[in-house]
Amino acid sequence: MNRLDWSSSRPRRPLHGSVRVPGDKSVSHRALMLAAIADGESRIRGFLEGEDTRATAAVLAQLGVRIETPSAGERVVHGVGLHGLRGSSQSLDCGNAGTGMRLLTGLLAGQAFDSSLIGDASLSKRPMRRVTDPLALMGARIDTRDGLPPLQVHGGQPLHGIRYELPVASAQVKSALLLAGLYGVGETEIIEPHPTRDYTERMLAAFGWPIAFEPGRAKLEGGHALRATDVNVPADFSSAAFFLVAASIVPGSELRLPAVGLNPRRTGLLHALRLMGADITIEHECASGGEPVGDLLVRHAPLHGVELPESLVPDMIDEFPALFIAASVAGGRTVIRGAAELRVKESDRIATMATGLRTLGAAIEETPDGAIIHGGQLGSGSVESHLDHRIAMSFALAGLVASGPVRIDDCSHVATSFPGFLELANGCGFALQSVS
Ligand SMILES: O=C(O)C1=C[C@@H](OP(=O)(O)O)[C@@H](O)[C@H](O)C1
Ligand SMILES: C=C(OP(=O)(O)O)C(=O)O
Repeated sequence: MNRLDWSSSRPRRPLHGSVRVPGDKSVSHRALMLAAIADGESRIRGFLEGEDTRATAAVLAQLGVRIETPSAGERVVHGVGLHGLRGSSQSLDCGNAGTGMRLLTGLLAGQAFDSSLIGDASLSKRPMRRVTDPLALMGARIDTRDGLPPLQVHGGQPLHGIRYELPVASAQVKSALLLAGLYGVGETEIIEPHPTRDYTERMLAAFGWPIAFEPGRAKLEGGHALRATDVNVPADFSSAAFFLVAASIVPGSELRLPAVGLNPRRTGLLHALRLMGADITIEHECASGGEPVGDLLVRHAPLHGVELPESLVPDMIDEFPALFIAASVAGGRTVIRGAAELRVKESDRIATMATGLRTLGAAIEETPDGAIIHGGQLGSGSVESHLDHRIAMSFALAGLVASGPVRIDDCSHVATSFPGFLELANGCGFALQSVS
């Protein structure tokens, strides 16, 4: 990837218009994986053309799955059936994607062949024992580099179901275990400390696999088959989140975000922003492909600090970098607790946001599991993205209200989850430029 810095400045006018954000990353990864091991042909519409999801498609192609691209945002997957994947002598490169690597590890643990999973510099620092330990309890054999990628998955291990209480709320770990459970003898039951996004459960049911689930709990048995099915991917709430914050903080703004996925396990930021005084309404809410979807209408409103309820944390886990920006320009103090997971994302998101915001003159105290942010005026400065897409896009928001331009180093990783962010942002009024 070529290095690409951004400079974000105050817009000349309020933000206005309709912003159609790309497809959901979590749903796109899962749709590819389930379609790959289903019997028959599945069509995925609204597929996220991001680096992360394309990496997953490339891995599945390497494992013998034919995937066609009839048009951008569309994939036709020729499923090979539950036992039809073929091993690859080459490493499987998951790029920057924690979701890709962790879910594929669960899927590959049940195969007859060995696999080696690798990732980029950021993914190579992310903890993998959270999946390899419980997978070992199911009978899998996986070697790590001291708990980090690369992962060597030894195939041909008979798996059996387990009852497992997750120590951390993680949809990735839950999903990895459910995917391994498809290949296990007997029942796999997962219990979560707090409910997390349930796309794997909903999609397994849509592909015809018997599964019982409710918030915080999922149970299935091995030995069934997946039937190909078409998947409509909703727009990604996590991508819409940047525009929810942007319009909230720029005076006079009004943005519409059509057909955004509103799975309740994803919309924590909506509640957090409303608690802070934001003006966000949902229109045309309906169900699409088994998921709630609606238009979000957001208008500028003065924000004030809050003590963020810890119960919202898992439902907005990827939205904290954007929330940090909202809090740093809100009136008063915002307290975030119970969000230690932020330290093991694409970067340590508590540290990278705190460091960047301090560079811009904000008063922010880091705590082990969150931060205390004192709202005020942001200034000009140069901040580091740490090759983390969400950090880069969040500091683009800071530039909207800072007293001078905010320069953000190396934003090429934005394409992992949000290709076209710069163009869409400028289309509704941002003043965001590529600089080198
Ligand atoms: O399952 C998923 O698709 C995801 C789960 C979350 O990670 P954790 O499971 O680590 O919380 C989230 O941060 C990630 O962006 C996507
Ligand atoms: C944490 C994220 O993704 P992943 O874990 O898939 O890398 C994210 O998109 O913010």
